Amino acid sequence: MTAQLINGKDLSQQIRKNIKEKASQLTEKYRQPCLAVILVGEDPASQVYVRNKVKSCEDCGIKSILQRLPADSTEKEVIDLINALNQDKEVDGILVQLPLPKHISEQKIIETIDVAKDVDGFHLHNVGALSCGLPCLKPCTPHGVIKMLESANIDLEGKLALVLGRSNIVGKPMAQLLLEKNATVILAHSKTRNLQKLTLQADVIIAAVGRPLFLKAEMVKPGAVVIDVGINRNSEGKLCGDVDFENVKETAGFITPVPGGVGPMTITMLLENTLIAAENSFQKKENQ
Ligand SMILES: NC(=O)C1=CN([C@@H]2O[C@H](COP(=O)(O)OP(=O)(O)OC[C@H]3O[C@@H](n4cnc5c(N)ncnc54)[C@H](OP(=O)(O)O)[C@@H]3O)[C@@H](O)[C@H]2O)C=CC1
Ligand SMILES: Nc1nc(=O)c2c([nH]1)NC[C@@H]1CN(c3ccc(C(=O)N[C@@H](CCC(=O)O)C(=O)O)cc3)C=[N+]21
Repeated sequence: MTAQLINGKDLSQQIRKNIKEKASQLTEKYRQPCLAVILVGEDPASQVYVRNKVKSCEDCGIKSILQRLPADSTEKEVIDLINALNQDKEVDGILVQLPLPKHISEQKIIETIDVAKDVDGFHLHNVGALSCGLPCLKPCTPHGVIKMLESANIDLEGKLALVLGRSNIVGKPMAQLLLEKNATVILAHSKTRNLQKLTLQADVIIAAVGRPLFLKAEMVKPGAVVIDVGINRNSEGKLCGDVDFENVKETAGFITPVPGGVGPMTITMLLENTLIAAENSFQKKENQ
């Protein structure tokens, strides 16, 4: 193996120490910061993620409220619950676990969340603020990736960064954050032609496609930084990313594992956003 491993689990643990400290200070001075998580339906993967989020809150001294709704809930029932949480002065962050059942509009649900409590950073207002370089709650996964690059002292200025995948929750905001760091960004997707020609030029590749073994060693420039956002199950049911880790690690300069890479950092950034939302609300109250 030539690549240096960027360990998201270790970095998360370091950052969570500070989060725990901060949460305890806020609890002493004001009240315990609180995250509300809404889970609609019984999707097994979503249940695992949500349990993980609730447990991470507990470990860091952040209060969590888990609201479960049946899969056949109406859109209005979800909206009514969000409105109640928006009004609740003891709730700082609201996360609606995605995907939602098909009969519920994800966009409509996200726009119902109070911008100040949108700890996923998915609300149109936060998306717009991010693209204008204004202060906002940053989307957790791309923000976690930036923290991982910083932890490995990777300077992005002037580098060619290629993002594979253009979803609203990962690819697009990832491109935005890389641009903010003065990287030159290529945002590739399923209609991109000659993908290998592009990936071979990239100094940094962020894979967020949702396909096991998608990024192969022959697509990676020797020494490049490879960040694997993918969370998939392979044919044996084992958790894996989008990168052919075993072969790419021989070519890349840096690489992130799955599990133990971007996943834990996503949750850490969610905890951080909950503290930011709580602090903003305490500050607002003091200024009234
Ligand atoms: N680690 C973490 O914390 C998180 C991990 N994930 C994981 O990241 C992965 C991506 O998630 P998400 O962004 O939500 O996924 P989406 O399915 O929303 O988007 C996938 C993107 O990949 C592109 N794509 C698909 N096939 C190809 C191809 N053959 N060549 C090039 N591009 C392709 C699609 O292109 P097009 O737009 O043209 O269809 C699309 O833009 C998943 O594995 C998901 O589980 C997601 C969130 C958080
Ligand atoms: N509103 C919303 N916000 C999200 O942030 C969101 C979402 N919906 N829906 C689903 C995706 C996916 N996602 C993950 C977060 C952490 C891990 C994670 O911690 N993974 C561990 C392994 C966990 C396991 O063992 O399954 C790891 O990679 O090491 C994975 C996936 C957040 N998402």
